[in-house]
Formats: sequence, structure tokens, C-alpha cells
Amino acid sequence: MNAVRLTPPATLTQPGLVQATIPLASSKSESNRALIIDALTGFRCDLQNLSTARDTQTMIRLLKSTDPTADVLDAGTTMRFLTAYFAATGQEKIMTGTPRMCERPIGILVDALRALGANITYLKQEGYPPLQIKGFSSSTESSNRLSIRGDVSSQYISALVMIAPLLPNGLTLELTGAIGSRPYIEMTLEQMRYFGADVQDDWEAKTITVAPKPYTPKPYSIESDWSGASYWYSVAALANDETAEINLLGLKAKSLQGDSAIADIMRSLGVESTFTDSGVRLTKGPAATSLAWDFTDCPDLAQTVAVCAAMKGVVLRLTGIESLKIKETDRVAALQAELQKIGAELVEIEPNHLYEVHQLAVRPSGPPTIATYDDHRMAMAFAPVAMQHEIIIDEPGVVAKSYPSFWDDMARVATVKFTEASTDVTH
Ligand SMILES: O=C(O)C1=C[C@@H](OP(=O)(O)O)[C@@H](O)[C@H](O)C1
Ligand SMILES: C=C(OP(=O)(O)O)C(=O)O
Repeated sequence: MNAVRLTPPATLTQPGLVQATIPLASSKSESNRALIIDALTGFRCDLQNLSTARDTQTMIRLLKSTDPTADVLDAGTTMRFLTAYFAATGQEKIMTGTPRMCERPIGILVDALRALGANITYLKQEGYPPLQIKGFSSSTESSNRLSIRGDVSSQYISALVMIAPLLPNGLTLELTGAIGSRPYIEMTLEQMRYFGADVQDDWEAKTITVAPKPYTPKPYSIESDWSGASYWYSVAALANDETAEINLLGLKAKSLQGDSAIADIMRSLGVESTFTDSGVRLTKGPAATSLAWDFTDCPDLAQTVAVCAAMKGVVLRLTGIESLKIKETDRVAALQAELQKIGAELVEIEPNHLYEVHQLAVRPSGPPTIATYDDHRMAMAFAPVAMQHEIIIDEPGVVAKSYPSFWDDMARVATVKFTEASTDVTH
């Protein structure tokens, strides 16, 4: 694909000691759930520390907008949560997004909303945005029991359960197949409970039941983003400075975010975590020579860990990364292409199931230029490579989706230069 460069590439070099305090962005996942629940209370909750992420800012804007078209840009949760919200609140909207968003499936959610009484039509391709929400005719006769696949995106399930307190009969969801990203569903249920919803989950029976009981407006403060924290774990793991210390602000040991698993994963890659009053302190510890991890519960960590393991020469076996193919880009393909540039490869060992990252015998010379494929996590996962050698990140502006201040924070541990490009780039 040919693309015109939108932001000058970032050249990163590591100046010396790694001693930094990083404010972090707050969680866009928690923010976007809190915003939907707030809207369902008539905007009566006092939400504090909302994320500056573009995905959250887009959610805020669209919840208040009277425009008949809601363009979510590239925000998956915003697309899925707002589709359910606009349907349940009977708002007529056209839901659209970036070309990539229009390739990300939504049929499972639309089918479920239709079964609950929503009138939704596809404007282009069946099963994908753009779509038109025309109204909702839920009645006490509408079924309140639905089966839904759990193996494509947990966001459909979160979207449905969040509107369920409004439905005349509430909702029971029976989840079928494997359940991906389960901690995100649990985050949704916990936030709903906090705001007074009556929610029962039975993970053995794979059912979630929500009673028809309205939310109670309350103040709520959003935690820092553990997915964003993962890049700092990678910085600590790759720092040559054995005295490296990074303090990440606003993280809690008992988090709603499944990506807090990064603390366990990174212990194997040589990072110790100590929880403090202000967050978590990262210091260096011994690293393993190999690591196997199932990313089913934490798909957004896969890129961080793959790049970090590749740089450390730790052989990494990954499972549970099937959903990476339908995110901001095909992240499996993107990793396969870009890991080569840092002297590693991602090999598919068992089709669509088991993958391995290992170093190549011959390592490329000169600073690599990493393409980012409109994916914030490609940019942020590769940035910590700067701890070991110079690296150039193309389209660094992509980080705005989840972590707009990422480069400012990065400048606390590396030299970050944005240089104007004179030519077009090819992905
Ligand atoms: O609910 C959420 O906030 C999210 C769920 C996950 O998506 P899937 O459920 O599609 O894996 C995750 O990848 C995404 O970044 C945020
Ligand atoms: C997959 C992601 O987000 P979303 O699905 O909400 O676009 C992400 O932030 O990595």
C-alpha cells in the first residue's frame, strides 16, 4: 500500500542511564466503559482521570453529538459500545470509521442486537461497518436469552451487557466456543457492579445474567493504562544499565485490567515489579532463556513481548494470538515483516495456533526503519529497541489512539528526534 507520510518519523537513540518517572495515560478501556455507563445515567456520574486517548476523546464527542453520522475513526470499543448504546437508546445513527474499521467484523454484535429488537442495516458489506441504526422495539416479549460466540471479540459481549440493565427483561448471555479477552469482559462486569447493576457471571457454565435494574450515578476514577505500561517494562528489560529504575504512576496491584499480566510475563524477561503508594517501580532482575505464554486473555501485550523477547534473544512461544489478525492491522503479518528488521522472525509452528519468535543468525546492520501500519501498538512495541540501538519509527503519530503523550514520556529515557521526510513511504 502506498501512503503519504502524515507525521515525520521518530529517530530514537538511548543517551545513558535509565532513571525515570512516567506519568502514563489512563486506561481507554476503563474510560470508554465508564462513559457508556455515565451516558446511561443521563451523564450524572463524576468521571475523573478520563483517558486522553483518541479512542476516548472520540467516545466523549460522539456521545454528545447530534450529528446523524457517528465516525469512530479507528476505535474498536467506540464502534462496538456505541452501536449497542445508540440502538438501545433508540437513536438513529449511521456508524462508520476508517477503511480498516470497515474491515473489522461486527456481525456477531449486530445479530444479537437484532434479536433484542434493534433495527440495523448494513450500508456496504454484510457483517461490517458502515451500518445504520434505525430504532429499537424491545418489549417484554423480546427474548432475554441469547447465545453469542466468545472467540472473535469480547467487545461484542461488553457492549451487550452494558446496555442490558435497560432492557425490559434484562439479559442472559450464553457464551459459546473459546472465550478470548475474558479479563475485558470481567472489567465490564466489575464497572457495571460498581455503578449498581445486578450482574451474575458463571464462567463454568459460560453464562452472564444482567437484571433489569438501572445504574446508580457515582463518582469514578480511571486507573492508569497497563497496556501502555507494557512498553516501559520492555524499556526496563532492554536497558543495558543494570541500575535502571522506572516508576510508573497511577497503577494498582489489584487492577481491573487483564494487561496487568505484563508484570508476570516480564519477570521472565528480567524485570522486577514493586508496588508503591504511587504506582509500580520497575528494576532489573535475572531473565530466562525461553518463555511460553498464552495471550488469549491479553492480546494487546503480544507485540510488546514479541519485540522484547526478540531483542533479548529469549525464545518466545506464543499461543492465543488469533484475534491479532482483526485488530488495527493484521498484527501477526505486521510483526512478521518488522521483526525481520531487528534480526528476528515470527514463525507459525502450528497453523493459526502456535507461533515462535527467535533471533536470526544474521542480524541486519544500520538503524532499522519500522513501519507502523496505522497501529499504535506497532510504534510503541518497537520503540524500546532504542535501549540497545538506534531505531526509526515511521508514522509515530499513530500512538494518539491510546497514548498521545507516549513520545514525551519516551524522551525521559531516550533522545527522540522527529525529522521531516522528503518523500512518500511504502508500507
Ligand atoms: O474491551 C476492550 O476494552 C478491549 C478488548 C480487546 O479486544 P478484543 O475483545 O476484540 O480482543 C482489546 O484488544 C482492546 O484493545 C480493548
Ligand atoms: C485492539 C485495540 O483497540 P480496539 O479494538 O478498541 O480498536 C488496541 O488498543 O490494541
